[in-house]
Amino acid sequence: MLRPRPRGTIRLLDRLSCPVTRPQILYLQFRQFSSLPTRSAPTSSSSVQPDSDRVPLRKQLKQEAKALRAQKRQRKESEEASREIWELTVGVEIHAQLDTTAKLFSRAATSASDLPNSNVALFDLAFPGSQPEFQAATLLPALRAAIALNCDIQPVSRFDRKHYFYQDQPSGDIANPAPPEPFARNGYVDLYDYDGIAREDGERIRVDIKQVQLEQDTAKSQEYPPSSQLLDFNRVSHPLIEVITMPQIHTPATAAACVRKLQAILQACGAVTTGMELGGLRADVNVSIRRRGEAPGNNHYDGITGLGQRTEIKNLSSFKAIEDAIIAEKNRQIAVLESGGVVEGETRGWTIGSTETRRLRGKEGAVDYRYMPDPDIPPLVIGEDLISRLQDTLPTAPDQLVVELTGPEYGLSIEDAKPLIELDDGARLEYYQDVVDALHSIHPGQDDITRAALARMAGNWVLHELGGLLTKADRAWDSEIIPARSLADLVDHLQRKLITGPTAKQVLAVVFEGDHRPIPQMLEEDNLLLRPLSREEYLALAETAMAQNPQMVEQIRSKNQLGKLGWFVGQMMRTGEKGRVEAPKAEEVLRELILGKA
Ligand SMILES: Nc1ncnc2c1ncn2[C@@H]1O[C@H](COP(=O)(O)OP(=O)(O)OP(=O)(O)O)[C@@H](O)[C@H]1O
Ligand SMILES: [Mg+2]
Ligand SMILES: [Mg+2]
Repeated sequence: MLRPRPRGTIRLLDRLSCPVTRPQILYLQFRQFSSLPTRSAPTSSSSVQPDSDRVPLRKQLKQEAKALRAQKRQRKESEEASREIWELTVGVEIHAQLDTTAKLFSRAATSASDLPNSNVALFDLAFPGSQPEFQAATLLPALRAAIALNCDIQPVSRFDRKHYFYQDQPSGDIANPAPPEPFARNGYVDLYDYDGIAREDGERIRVDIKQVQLEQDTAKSQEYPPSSQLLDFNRVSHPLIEVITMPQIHTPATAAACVRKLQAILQACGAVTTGMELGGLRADVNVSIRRRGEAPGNNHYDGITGLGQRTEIKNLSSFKAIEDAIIAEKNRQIAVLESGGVVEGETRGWTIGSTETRRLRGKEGAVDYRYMPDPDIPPLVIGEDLISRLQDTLPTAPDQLVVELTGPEYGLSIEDAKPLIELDDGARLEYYQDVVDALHSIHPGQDDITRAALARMAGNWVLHELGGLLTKADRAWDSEIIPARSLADLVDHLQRKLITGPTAKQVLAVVFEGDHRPIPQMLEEDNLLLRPLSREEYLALAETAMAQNPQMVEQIRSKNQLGKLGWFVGQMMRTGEKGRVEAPKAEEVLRELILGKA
């Protein structure tokens, strides 16, 4: 049984030992945009904003198929990469919005509101005298993420204040942690063939995760010509996690696969709200190159030495953008080095559809931020019992889902299993599980082979037949459109050959349009059930089959070779009206005609 992801927030707050002794923060309900002067300054790395690069849900299925097809191309790319003079190295950082209704440091809610500046506390605006008040509830999705990413959870960690003041982050930037005290570190993510990695030997690639840290999001800003900016502070202090991988990725396709996998894991464990398509997750990629077979580069990162100089491309919002930006940046660095130049450490940007990255600014060193332990937030103490409780209740991880869905119980192909897991934020998988459960409840005690056959058929109908109707109607996923029980009834009738495939499709379309009669009733009322063949029809079919191979009829008669009856049964099923010939009845009639007994 696949364990569903949790709905809502698990309430374990009493188990958190993070004393909150701060004075209560007052809410501010000012409903106007505040207008502040514009300054051309860096956008925060943690800013997660929707943009035009969003992919409509209905396109996801197509994209999944495309991604799997791209595997072949990627393998070729990997073979080529290993022959190249220049070796590429990539490390990624992702920022993801946590699935929680609490802000990180104030009591305002995070719920999306159309009304600008309606979820804002005094601290979110850094009002003099207001203080941060850590909301322990935000820790739960963050911990789920860290556990799902195989991290060690630190029993004690601290929040550090980064000195960075900008209008979209009035209280500066507080994060857990600045080194050396992250709440989670030393994790890893495994990438398999089916994740779309580029590796010739088909082995998995393990990318280590340096750490997971908690951060706060920034305000939404919007240009207000000619010289102003509008700010909506609802998003300030919305909790984010930053996941930092080690520089262990060596092809653009693997980098995209890594972010895709991180997103799948974070969504599956219920840590984040939405994926890249809806702006809930962004990636920064760090890119360097070094010449193969020559003295290693001078750069190092967390114990990995000999690296080339990295540049960082910020705020990528699609898997394609990740791949394209890395390719462009790699080519740029090669051109710089081959013309005798030096790659500079800098932050660069990427625009969808462009072929070049562009310089945004030089890289600020860590020292610039003047990190210091935040004096207003006590150390975070995470109890063992909380970690083990979260470990025990973590939903099934995507890799485990792949193993189960492609295993004997469900028998799905990897091409079907992958999109079922990833589509619609897990809702499609939950629905599929409901359909399978309903199928099993219709006929309890079925043998394993029938159960797997039903599960496989259900996969096809949930993904392709229902998916096709959604695409055609341009509708987003909704588990209510076709009740799971109705789809189960359809699949069951089809499997028992009580209706034909075309009839099943026709009925699905009718239910999709809103006819909610129970399926058995609809099939009866609309006269769609296959009428069982009469004895005369069976006899006629048997005689036709026997006339095709009189020698075999003779062999069965004279040598009692009953095994050969199967051939005639097959013939009858092929020539009989679609799906109406039942094998046991066909054999009964054949025995009667050939051997003179039933
Ligand atoms: N030489 C290199 N080549 C490629 N990637 C590198 C290299 N050195 C470090 N990286 C990657 O760069 C990233 C550094 O992230 P980290 O958050 O530690 O620092 P940062 O980018 O300076 O901080 P931030 O962007 O969050 O302000 C990691 O993913 C790491 O793997
Ligand atoms: Mg970082
Ligand atoms: Mg960075």
